[in-house]
Amino acid sequence: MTFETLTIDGAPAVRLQGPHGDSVTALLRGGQVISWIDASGTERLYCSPLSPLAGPQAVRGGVPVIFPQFSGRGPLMRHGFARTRDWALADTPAGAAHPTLVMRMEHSAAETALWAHDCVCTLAVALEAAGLRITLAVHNTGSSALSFHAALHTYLEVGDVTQATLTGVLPQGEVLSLAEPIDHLFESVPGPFALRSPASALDMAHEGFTDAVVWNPGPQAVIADLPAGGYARFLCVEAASVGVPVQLAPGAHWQGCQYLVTAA
Ligand SMILES: O=P(O)(O)OC[C@H]1O[C@@H](O)[C@H](O)[C@@H](O)[C@@H]1O
Repeated sequence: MTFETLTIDGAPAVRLQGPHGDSVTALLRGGQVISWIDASGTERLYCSPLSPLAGPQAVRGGVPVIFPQFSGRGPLMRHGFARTRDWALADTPAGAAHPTLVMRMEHSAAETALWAHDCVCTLAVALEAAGLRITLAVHNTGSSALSFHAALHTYLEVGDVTQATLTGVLPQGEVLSLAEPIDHLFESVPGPFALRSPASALDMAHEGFTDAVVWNPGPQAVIADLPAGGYARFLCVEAASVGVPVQLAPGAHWQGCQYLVTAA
C-alpha cells in the first residue's frame, strides 16, 4: 500500500494505492473521490474533463458528498455545503483491515445562520479486496439536535448509459432500463443493486443510508461542465438518506456507507 499527496490541475489531492494494482484518488476540496481504478486497471468512476478540479464550483464527477441538504430541499446552496468545503486529511483508524484514507470536515454554528449547528463529518474510503467502500460519518458535536440529508452522489462510468440496466431499485426484481433520462428518489430501498453496462458490471450495497437516487440528465439537458455526449458516459447511483432526514441528538453519531463491488 502506498499513500501520496499530490496536486491535480491546481487542486490538492490524495492518492491511495492498494495491494492489487487498485487505487483511489480524492480531492481535499469536498472530500471528493474523483477516481477509483480497480484491480484490473479499469477506471470505475466518471469525472467530467470540463469540470475544474480547483473549483470554485462543485466538481462534476467521482463521488460528491451531499450534506446537509439534498438538492434544493432546504434553504442552503444546492446539495449543501460539504462538496465545496475544504476537508482535511485525518489519521486512519489503528487496526484498519484495509488500506483506507480518511478525510474530515468540521462545521461550526457560526459559519452560517442557515444551518447553525456544530458537527464533524468524516469520510473513510477503503480499498477492499473486492471493491471500494466509502463511509460517511457525522458526529453531532453541538448542543442542539441535527436534522440532515446525506448522500454519496456516485458517478459510475457506464460507457453508454442508454444500454445500461439497474436491478434492485424497483420492486420484485424488475430491471430498470436507463434508455431514457432519469432523476428519481427511490425511498426505502435496502439494496443490493446490480448495474450492468457496456463499460462495466458493478454490484452495490449500502448500509445506514435508506434511499437510492438514480440520475442521468440525458442528451437534451444543457450542463455547462459536461462535454457533448458526456451524459452517456455515466449513471449516478446515490446512496442517500433524503426521504426521511436523519435526526441526530447532541453527542450522537450516524454513519452510512456505499460499497461498490466489481462483478464479472
Ligand atoms: O448539478 P448538481 O447540483 O450537481 O446536481 C446534479 C443532480 O443531482 C441529483 O442528485 C439530483 O437528483 C438532480 O436533480 C440533479 O440535477
